[in-house]
Amino acid sequence: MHIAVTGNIGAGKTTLTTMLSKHYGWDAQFEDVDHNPYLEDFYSDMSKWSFALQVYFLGSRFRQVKEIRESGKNIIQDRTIYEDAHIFAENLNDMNLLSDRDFNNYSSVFDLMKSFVSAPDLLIYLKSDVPNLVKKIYKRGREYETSISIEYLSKLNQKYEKWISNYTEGKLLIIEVDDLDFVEKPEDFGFILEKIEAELHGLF
Ligand SMILES: Nc1ncnc2c1ncn2[C@@H]1O[C@H](COP(=O)(O)OP(=O)(O)O)[C@@H](O)[C@H]1O
Ligand SMILES: Nc1ncnc2c1ncn2[C@H]1C[C@H](O)[C@@H](COP(=O)(O)O)O1
Repeated sequence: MHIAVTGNIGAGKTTLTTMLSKHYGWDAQFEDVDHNPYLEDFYSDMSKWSFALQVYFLGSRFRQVKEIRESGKNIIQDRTIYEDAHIFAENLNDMNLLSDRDFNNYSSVFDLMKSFVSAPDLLIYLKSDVPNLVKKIYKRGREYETSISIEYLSKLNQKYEKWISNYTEGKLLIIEVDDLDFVEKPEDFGFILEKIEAELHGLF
């Protein structure tokens, strides 16, 4: 079984993925952030590094999808390959930080890869508004993310809303996380577990 957690930067994906993996004993796959060779440079000059970063994330995410397919295990994944293309790359192109030529080149590789990718059995979307995303990014304290603008986060949120409202590839669970503190409040984590179990009924 393949579960994926989706949502904007700071929504709580890594935190929830870790908690669910521990709770259910699922293997977890995390994003390549700490050893990512481009991320820090990207935030200091988005236009210069956007193409290299997108190619890197695409390759890294495709490797994960291949592993999920071949492992036969229950795996929970922190962010999907769809977000790289439909949220981040598209948004960078909209903001003229990724040229049309590079975006078209990227998209043709993504379209090819997509034919080898199966949608997760369950996609959990963590919906959060921009002020709460900012608070959580600040709380996490990655130095290079201090340059992330409100405009960038708002545009990503708009892309997420559009993508999620058209998502038909598999089961989808939307969780509004702004009034939940699943880190400190066991009852909030319990609320999320109930929702997941209702969706997974029959798949467990
Ligand atoms: N529901 C929540 N309540 C309180 N703090 C949270 C919640 N979700 C995430 N956090 C905190 O916000 C920060 C960012 O969360 P993280 O899981 O890294 O987000 P993401 O992986 O979506 O970027 C972390 O410091 C985390 O502890
Ligand atoms: N495809 C991507 N393009 C640009 N930036 C990306 C992409 N995927 C992830 N990121 C960034 C956003 C954050 O700074 C880090 C980690 O993501 P997070 O949502 O905090 O888990 O990578």
